[in-house]
Amino acid sequence: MKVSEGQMPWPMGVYKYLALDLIIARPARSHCLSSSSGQKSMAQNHSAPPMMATASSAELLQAQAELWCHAMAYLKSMALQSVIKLGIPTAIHRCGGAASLSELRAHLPVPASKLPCLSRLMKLLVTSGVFGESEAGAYSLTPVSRLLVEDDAEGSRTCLSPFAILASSPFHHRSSQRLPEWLEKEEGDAAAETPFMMAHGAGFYGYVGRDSEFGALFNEAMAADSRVTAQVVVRECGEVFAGSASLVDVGGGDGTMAKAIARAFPHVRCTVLELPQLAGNMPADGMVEFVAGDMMEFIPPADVVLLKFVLHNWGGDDCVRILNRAKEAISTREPKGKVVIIDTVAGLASSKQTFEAQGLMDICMMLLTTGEVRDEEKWPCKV
Ligand SMILES: C[S@@+](CC[C@H](N)C(=O)[O-])C[C@H]1O[C@@H](n2cnc3c(N)ncnc32)[C@H](O)[C@@H]1O
Ligand SMILES: O=c1cc(-c2ccc(O)cc2)oc2c(O)c(O)ccc12
Repeated sequence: MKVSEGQMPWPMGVYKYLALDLIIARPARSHCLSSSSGQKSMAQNHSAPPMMATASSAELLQAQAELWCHAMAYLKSMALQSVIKLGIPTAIHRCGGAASLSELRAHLPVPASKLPCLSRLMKLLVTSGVFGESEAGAYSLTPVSRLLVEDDAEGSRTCLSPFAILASSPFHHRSSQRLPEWLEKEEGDAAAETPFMMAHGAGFYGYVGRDSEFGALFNEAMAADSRVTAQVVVRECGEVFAGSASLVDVGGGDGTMAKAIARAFPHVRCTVLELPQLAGNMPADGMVEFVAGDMMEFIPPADVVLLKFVLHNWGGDDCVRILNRAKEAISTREPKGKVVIIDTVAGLASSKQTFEAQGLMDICMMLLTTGEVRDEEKWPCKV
């Protein structure tokens, strides 16, 4: 195996295999690693840590490539944010489901000079499975990017773009930048309860109420998720609401889920319990009633108490408190009263991606709130 020294300005792995030559280039103090070079290879370097001592060159290069992927993973998220903001998934949809960049151009606010750069972003997102690409260079939607299409059919929308924009927003990035410093702090420092609080000087829902730009972003993201989840709930969970006359959606946001339930099951009278900052600004539409209050203190009585994406915001003691209020709310409705929880159960994953998604959501909760994504063991079911 012939090995060239210092030819490439990039770290190992970029030009991993070039014809039959393995070219290993280092930016500084280039080492020529070759069985014939006579130099000491890393595998022979006895001062190196054990992993380095045993890893073959191919394993090192593979590990290096993987490290690049992890360290630069946020760029995938930013590429995703860019194409959503440019409206590319919707443009592909409007072009009939597949289109080249030049065909898409008429629909995009991108000057011709930037098309080559956009094509590089698209290439990354094709590699990541967000878009498909034909041999002729036409981009198509995949199941992932279909979730990013803004279509206009009210009620059947499955657009999760606001959720992706929220997760990649500067509000979240600034919080994640505080994570290492936050981990060094002892518990009990009220000003540093969460990385979000360290970055923004307020708790998550305090900030949602204080910053109207962030509040709108957050509420729209939650509503987008609820539109998708509501379709599944309406399709799959009809029997849950069959014998019920009333429901209270606790922390029900802008009422998207409650309205979907009221529409699909008109015999259920739906109420949304929300913080005054949100409930106080919701126009009465006759579909659902908004009640301003604190779920830690009181939940209005109903046959069904719904908690969607609420308990993962809270630590165990707070969850037990909320669940006790929920139990009181259904106590006069026995035996038909029920508490319905829609949330993530870690570990119940049908794929590696689902498992990883659960882990990412758990870290998201650590950044923003005192909550977590719980496994079956941890769910605070006994109240
Ligand atoms: C993660 S969001 C979930 C929203 C909605 N359930 C959904 O899944 O789209 C949590 C909601 O709980 C509300 N909330 C937070 N603290 C609350 C409290 N003490 N009492 C009532 N609602 C609260 C927030 O305003 C927010 O809308
Ligand atoms: O602020 C958030 C963000 C998310 C979120 C957005 C996008 C993703 O791909 C994953 C997670 O979820 C949240 C959430 O569930 C919550 O209860 C509060 C805040 C957020």
